[in-house]
Amino acid sequence: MNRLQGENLLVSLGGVSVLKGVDFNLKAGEMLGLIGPNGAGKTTLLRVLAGLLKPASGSLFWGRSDYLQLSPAERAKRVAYLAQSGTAHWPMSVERLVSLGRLPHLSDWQRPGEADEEIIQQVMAETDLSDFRTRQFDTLSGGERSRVLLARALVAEPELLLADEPVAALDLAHQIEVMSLLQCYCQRGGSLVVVLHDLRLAAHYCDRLMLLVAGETLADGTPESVLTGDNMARAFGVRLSSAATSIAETLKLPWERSR
Ligand SMILES: Nc1ncnc2c1ncn2[C@@H]1O[C@H](COP(=O)(O)OP(=O)(O)OP(=O)(O)O)[C@@H](O)[C@H]1O
Repeated sequence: MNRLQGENLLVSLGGVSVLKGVDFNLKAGEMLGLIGPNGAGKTTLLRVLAGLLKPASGSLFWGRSDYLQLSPAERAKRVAYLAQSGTAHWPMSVERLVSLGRLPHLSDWQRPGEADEEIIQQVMAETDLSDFRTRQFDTLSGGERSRVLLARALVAEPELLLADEPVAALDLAHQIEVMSLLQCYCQRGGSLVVVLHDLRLAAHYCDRLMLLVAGETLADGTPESVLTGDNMARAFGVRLSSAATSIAETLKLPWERSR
C-alpha cells in the first residue's frame, strides 16, 4: 500500500494553472526524485505534500486517512519540509536550532530528554556538524547552513521528508555525503521526495524519478525509463551531443567517497 496517494491535484497561483491534475504516489522507504525545468511546478507540488498549500481540487491520502484534513500538529509529527532557501528567523546556536526539530514530539514547554539528546547528537555527527555545535547559525556559510537545516529536519524522525534542492549549495564531497544520508534515511523506512537539478545525482541515488513539465507529469518510473533522450528533448529542449556515447554513460556519477 502507498504511504501517500494523490489524484488529480490541481493548483492555480495568481490566476495561472501551476499543477494541472497531477497524480502522485509514494511508498514507505521510497526515494523519489522530482525533476524538471525551472517553473515546472516541483516546489508547488512539494508545498502541497507539506500541507502548506491546499489544492483547488484533487485528493491526497496518507494510508486511509484524508491527508488534507490532518491538523498541522499531526502533520508535523510525520512530515518534515526542507525548503529551498530555508533560514532561521533569529540568532541561535547550531545545536539549539537542530534540537528545535524535536519540537513536534514534545508537549508544550517540555525540554528534550535523554533519548531526544541522543538523536540530536547522532544526527549532528552524521551531518558532519559536531564541530559547529556552539557556532551561531547566521555566521555559517551557505553550505554549512543547508546541512544544519537538513539535520533539523532529520532529528524530527519524519516518516516523510520533503527536500527542495538540498544539495544546491554543497561542495562535491558534501553533496555525496548528504545524498548518501538521504539514501540511509530511506533504507530505514523513511519516504523521501527530493527536488534535484543534478540529473546525475538523481539517476545515481533515486529509486524512482518523476519528471514534471509545465505542471504535468511527463514521465514517472525508474531513472533509466525517465532519463531518455526523447524525454530530455521534450522537457529541456536538449539533445545528446555528438561527443557523448549514451545518456546512461553521460549520467554516470564519476565520484564515490574515499573516506
Ligand atoms: N504566487 C504565485 N503567483 C503566480 N505564479 C506563481 C506563484 N508562485 C509560483 N508561481 C509560478 O508557478 C510556477 C511553478 O513554480 P515552482 O516554484 O513550483 O517551480 P519549480 O519547478 O520548483 O521551479 P525551479 O526549478 O525554478 O525552482 C512558476 O512559473 C512560478 O512562476
